[in-house]
Amino acid sequence: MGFREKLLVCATIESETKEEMVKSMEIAKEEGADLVELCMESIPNISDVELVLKQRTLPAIVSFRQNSQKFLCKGDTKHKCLQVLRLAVELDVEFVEIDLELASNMIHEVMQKRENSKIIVSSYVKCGIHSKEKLGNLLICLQSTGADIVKLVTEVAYITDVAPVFHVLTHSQVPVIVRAVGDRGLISQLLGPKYGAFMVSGSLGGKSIPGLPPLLSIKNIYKLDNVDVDTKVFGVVSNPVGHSKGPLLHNPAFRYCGYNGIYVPLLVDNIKEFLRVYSCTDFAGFSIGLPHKEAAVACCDEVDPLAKSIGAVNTIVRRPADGKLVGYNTDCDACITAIEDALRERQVSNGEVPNVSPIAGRLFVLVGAGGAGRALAFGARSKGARVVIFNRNFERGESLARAVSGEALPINHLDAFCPESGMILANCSAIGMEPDVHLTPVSKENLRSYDLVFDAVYTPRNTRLLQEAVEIGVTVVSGVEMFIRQALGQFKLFTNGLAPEDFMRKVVLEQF
Ligand SMILES: O=C1C[C@@](O)(C(=O)O)C[C@@H](O)[C@@H]1O
Repeated sequence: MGFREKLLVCATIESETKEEMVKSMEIAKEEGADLVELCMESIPNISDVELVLKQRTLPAIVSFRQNSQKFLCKGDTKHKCLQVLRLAVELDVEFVEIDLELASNMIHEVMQKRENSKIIVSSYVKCGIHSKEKLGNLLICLQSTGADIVKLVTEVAYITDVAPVFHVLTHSQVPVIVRAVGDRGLISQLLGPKYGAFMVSGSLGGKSIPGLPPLLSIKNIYKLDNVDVDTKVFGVVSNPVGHSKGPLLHNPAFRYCGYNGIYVPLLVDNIKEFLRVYSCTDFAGFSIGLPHKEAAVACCDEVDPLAKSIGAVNTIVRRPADGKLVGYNTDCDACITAIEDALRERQVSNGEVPNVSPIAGRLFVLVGAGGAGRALAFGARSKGARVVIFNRNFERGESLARAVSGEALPINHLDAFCPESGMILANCSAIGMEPDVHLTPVSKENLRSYDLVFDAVYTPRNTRLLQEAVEIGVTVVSGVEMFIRQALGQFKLFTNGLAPEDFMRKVVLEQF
């Protein structure tokens, strides 16, 4: 059911002192919140609660949660909860939230006494398997209290546990607020508006609360007010996923093209299970990140021949005609063309005539044999390079080397490896990625035997490896260039051909 005219964006405020809470309200206002949820369980005394409520500058939900870690004694909790809720009603606060388990006996009293306050009756569901029937029954129980609004807060162990929450959201007869707690629950807020949520919650500025998107990204990146029932869902399936810049790039690109889509981070533990649960046509396409690129191959109904030979899929599209999942690999083309373009540019500036592929015949030194490494190995081989692979797990490196008629060598031989000049170095391992930015796979001096250095790591943008290569005059290709190109390839597949390249490049330069 739809209860929304304009989506309400609520800033959840969990502060320990009244001063902090008042300050947070100011920040919430600056960041564009429509209202604030003031979680009062951590404010020590009732006079402070009163002060905060009187000083509020935005409409507020007053809540008091029993599951907070901070409680010592259940008796005290209940007493204080009742005091806070009574006070909120007396002060005519816009929304007063009553926890069904903690204060069910208060609901009647509060309903009687309230003047303008809207009453939210909420329930907190601990981790476990929540079927849609179980959550549905709980919703009916919450509705039967006569609440103006009901609220379900569920702990989730896996992203697939959020699916029944969407079901409840779609089928509720009264306005419902949902929140799946924890990192894996983030999509309950980001996709809530698609399923009819009239309100979503976010966290403030620097304060991250697991499962809540920052307010600023709700407003500026996802623009959730534009999300509706027809919005197609895309996302990056990865673990970890927080580092991905995909949402920063794909969401503005959808808007630029007038395409009704949203692109969200999907923290997935088991890709097969994820695709089984989110199998409706509205989940239209995915970028596949670490560590799922190889497992993704077996999850697709069809796999493009290049991705099949690489053994890694980084893009899945649900074919609109028949709903089948089709897998592709846009990493390979992205990095090989980026390397070729950089080498050609270098040759042109050296006055040389560009040949078919400037990679042909060269020794291509690859670090890492994961999904991205495999893409590069096959790509380089197909362009006529000789591939040498260094991987921490030697057997894995060896098996990739066999597949591309190359050679695998122990990782501790990498630094001093220098059989010839004019080589290409490609780092496809996580060496140098945040937070280990001080690491590099090959020392500065030994980079001199390379004509080009490529680093798939894009956080940070300028890795130590790239910095040192530039310092000694070696041509570099950054992970950002590969990121743009693979994302462009994905965007074309997601949208059946749209490719706003200049715009996407501009976004990357501005935002990264
Ligand atoms: O390697 C990457 C990066 C990525 O995982 C991301 O973090 O956005 C998305 C993948 O599709 C791509 O192949």
